Amino acid sequence: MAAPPVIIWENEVQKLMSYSELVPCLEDALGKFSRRDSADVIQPVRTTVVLQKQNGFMGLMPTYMENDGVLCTKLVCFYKRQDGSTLPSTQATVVLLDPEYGNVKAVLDGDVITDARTAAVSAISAKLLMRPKAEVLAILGTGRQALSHYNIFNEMFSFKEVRIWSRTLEGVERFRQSVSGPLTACVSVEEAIKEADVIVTATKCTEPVLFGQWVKPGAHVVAVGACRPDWRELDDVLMKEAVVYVDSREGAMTESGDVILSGAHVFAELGDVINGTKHAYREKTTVFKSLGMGVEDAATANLVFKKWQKKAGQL
Ligand SMILES: NC(=O)C1=CN([C@@H]2O[C@H](COP(=O)(O)OP(=O)(O)OC[C@H]3O[C@@H](n4cnc5c(N)ncnc54)[C@H](O)[C@@H]3O)[C@@H](O)[C@H]2O)C=CC1
Ligand SMILES: O=C(O)C1=NCCCC1
Repeated sequence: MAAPPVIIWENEVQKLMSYSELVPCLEDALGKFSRRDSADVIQPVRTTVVLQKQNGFMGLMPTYMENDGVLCTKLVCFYKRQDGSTLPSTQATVVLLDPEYGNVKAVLDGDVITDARTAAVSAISAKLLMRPKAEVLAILGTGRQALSHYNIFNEMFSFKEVRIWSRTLEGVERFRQSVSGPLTACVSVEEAIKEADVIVTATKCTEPVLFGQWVKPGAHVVAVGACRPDWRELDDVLMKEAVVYVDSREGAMTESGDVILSGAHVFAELGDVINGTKHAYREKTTVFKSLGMGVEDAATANLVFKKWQKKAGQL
């Protein structure tokens, strides 16, 4: 009889997580994913169930990394909330299993993992695709993803200016109070992204918020929101003029409204660039369309669980 699963919740996951360990761990996972070797990674495209009544979705994200002995699935619900709603817009739980026995070893809070791994993968895209002398970072949105992106981008890079834009003044104020570093609040998207070298879109919008005509040539855009086939954050001009990178080709062709509806060509996966099989066009305008992958959650949860085991004297 297998031991019952351990539960590792929000505060503990936060304590065990460090970006300096997470970034190389995710670079390794992205590279393995793009090699498409089933002994490295099996990760089907996310299965999504529509929650009609609640105006949301439940995503199931299973992954098996045979060579690493990691079997995992994330369950994530995400919603289109009304303005002013106090309910969470995303809720996730990560389950780690023993591939031999099939029992659940650990259940981890998935919100911290989702925030951290999404921002870390975005930072990897910037490391690979932004101009070497990038000075201005603009973040659109002031929610959870905006915050984790602010934190890791400031930890990994030295931007001279970080700008933030939100639809509401309250959003900007709340954001300002939750960070300690530099911040310029902007009243419009156009003002925020003018001459910006790196732009992160982390909004819940379903129509384009970022327009190619405003984007500085050579900028790197990290598009984190719009994870449904009929949702957009970026307009057709930007999608068609930029060199487009994604986390998963299959995922992008199934879930990304920005890719599907614009008809833009997907040049490469981030893992292809890591593996050296596709070029990083730093000098051109680039878009990294992030949708989130199970392998990112599996690698992150495994990292956290190993640290938990070490701390508990089990390793
Ligand atoms: N690519 C990935 O791996 C992941 C993507 N996401 C997606 O990232 C996006 C942001 O997620 P969170 O920060 O967790 O959400 P959140 O609810 O914490 O923040 C959402 C932000 O979007 C803004 N917003 C809402 N509607 C808008 C509109 N019509 N125009 C402009 N701004 C608007 C809100 O004011 C807020 O600042 C969501 O679309 C979410 O589904 C979330 C997790 C992982
Ligand atoms: O990868 C994830 O986790 C998510 N992706 C898109 C929407 C919410 C969660």
